[in-house]
Amino acid sequence: MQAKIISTGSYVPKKIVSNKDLEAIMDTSDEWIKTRTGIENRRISETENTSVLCGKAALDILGKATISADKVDLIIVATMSPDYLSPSTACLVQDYIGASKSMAFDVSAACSGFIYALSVAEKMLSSGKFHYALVLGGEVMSKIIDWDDRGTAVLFGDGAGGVLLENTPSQGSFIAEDIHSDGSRGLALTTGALPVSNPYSQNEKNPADIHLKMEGRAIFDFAIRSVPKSIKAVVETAGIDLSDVERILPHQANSRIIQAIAKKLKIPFEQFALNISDYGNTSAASIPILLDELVSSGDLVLGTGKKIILTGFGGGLTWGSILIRI
Ligand SMILES: O=C(O)C1CCN(c2ccc(-c3cc(CO)ccc3Cl)cn2)CC1
Repeated sequence: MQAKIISTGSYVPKKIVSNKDLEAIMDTSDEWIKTRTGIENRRISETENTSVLCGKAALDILGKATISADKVDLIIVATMSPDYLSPSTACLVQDYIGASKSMAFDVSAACSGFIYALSVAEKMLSSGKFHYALVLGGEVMSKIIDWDDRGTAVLFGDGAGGVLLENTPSQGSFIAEDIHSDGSRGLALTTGALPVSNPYSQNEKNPADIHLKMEGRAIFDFAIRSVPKSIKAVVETAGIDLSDVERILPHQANSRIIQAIAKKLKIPFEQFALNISDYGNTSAASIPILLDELVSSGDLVLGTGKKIILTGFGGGLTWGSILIRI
């Protein structure tokens, strides 16, 4: 029995905020944002929290697969912007879609979250104990960014996407993976700081702080150093060449990073899929939104067996690639 991707889906909030809109509320420019990041617009949630974005993406996925929610027995949500610390966003999604027979939990791996969640789901399905798994990446980054910090506020957007995996006797989707973390550099990108605080603690000086903080240059350089190695690792494990890979779907953090990765790998930039201009950096949601966009447009067709690489990188630090046949 092997896990196979049988459906994709996504959902983004309807409000579009352009770079020009941001010029009106902070000291930035369309020119700077576009040239330094590739971002032109982002979606911003006005009322829908992460569980609702994920729930609507899940309904999109299930609708396309014509599978009812009560058939789903595993829900994993990758997010760094949950509705609550508890209950998990996955449990809220279970309630939202009525997946009464499912177990549900969240994965916290920042912008590599969808990669981590896919890897975990595949292992759980191959145990034979689960048949249908919803694997979602969803974020409302707009609630955790510091809107007074133009260095980060212009980078992020909100959205959700995911896939439905089925445990099948036929050939599965998963060919190879290369997944890492380095906790020693974890403080280079933080959000939701919850320091010790109680009548007996000595922590008055550092209160809880929801805001995302990032050592941008350090993360940027880490990505350019680590991602090419991870992509190379999965093709080597599979015994194929990069030229055998139809498309590479990287986390949509920054278009200049993707250009640098293509250059390091000596492959055409066009082999990489890119939609950061429309959504900004949606963290764990970026890869599944991109995958669904490519499938929905017919650019990628499920069931063709074509090889693609999904690759995430970000807070943790975490990074990882999965080579799949779709
Ligand atoms: O001055 C410039 O050009 C700035 C330099 C800093 N930039 C950055 C830096 C880091 C990220 C980033 C963020 C995450 C978190 O999801 C994950 C992975 C990455 Cl590589 C995105 N942009 C923007 C342009």
